[in-house]
Amino acid sequence: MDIITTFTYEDLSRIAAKHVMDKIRQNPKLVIGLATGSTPTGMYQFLVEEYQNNKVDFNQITTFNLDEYVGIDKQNPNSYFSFMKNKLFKHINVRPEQTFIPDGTKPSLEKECLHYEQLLGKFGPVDIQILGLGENGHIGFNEPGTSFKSRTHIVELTPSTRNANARFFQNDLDVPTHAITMGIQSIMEAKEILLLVSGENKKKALHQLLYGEISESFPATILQNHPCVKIIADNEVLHNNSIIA
Ligand SMILES: N[C@@H]1[C@@H](O)[C@H](O)[C@@H](COP(=O)(O)O)O[C@@H]1O
Repeated sequence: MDIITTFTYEDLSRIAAKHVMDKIRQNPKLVIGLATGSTPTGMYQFLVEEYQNNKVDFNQITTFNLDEYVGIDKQNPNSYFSFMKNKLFKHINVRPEQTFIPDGTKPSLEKECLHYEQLLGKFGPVDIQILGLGENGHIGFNEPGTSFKSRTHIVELTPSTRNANARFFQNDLDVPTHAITMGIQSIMEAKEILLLVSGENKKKALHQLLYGEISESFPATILQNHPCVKIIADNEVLHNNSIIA
């Protein structure tokens, strides 16, 4: 694994955005796996700024989002559809028909999972997958205990994940109980993983990811087996300890 540490979240975001833009310049038809959550928002902001300065062209890229809540429609401000639209898509020239996000409102969620895998098969493989890290080691919404062989599937969110995401909702009871997520196997098929880790609360999880035994009880440990992982972590995660020898 290639690990870059930065002093600030801003630096983390800038370096991540630059890495993604370099990849797009090398391959304008890049297939990018996108993540939601707070961590990648700074990177999205830099990408938008660079687009506005005519430094990058998103017209030929394809994107796949990792996950979406069940029962939250696209118009809901808390949907990951709205998140992506507001943070990135509406500001850049990506073609809407080339942006894929699972739909958690479909009458048959099982069919939607299969359909998403078919899309990944058709337009994939993902060239670069952006990932955040859950405090309990989840990636996407693959909670502890998820099979490493899993593909896009429906998950019940753990209380800790629901708590962590409650800050985005007006009322704790509004936090969805289920989500659709790309599976661990689907994520591992990306050619490259770019994992962004920010904040004191992710310290333990990053340590476990790097040094823990590879186990389904901490999904992110599977990344130790991926041939091409780049981690960008800010100082808050790394200071005062010896994660990086
Ligand atoms: N489904 C998302 C994940 O994709 C994300 O990586 C994680 C961490 O989020 P944050 O970056 O806000 O800490 O939260 C959510 O559960």
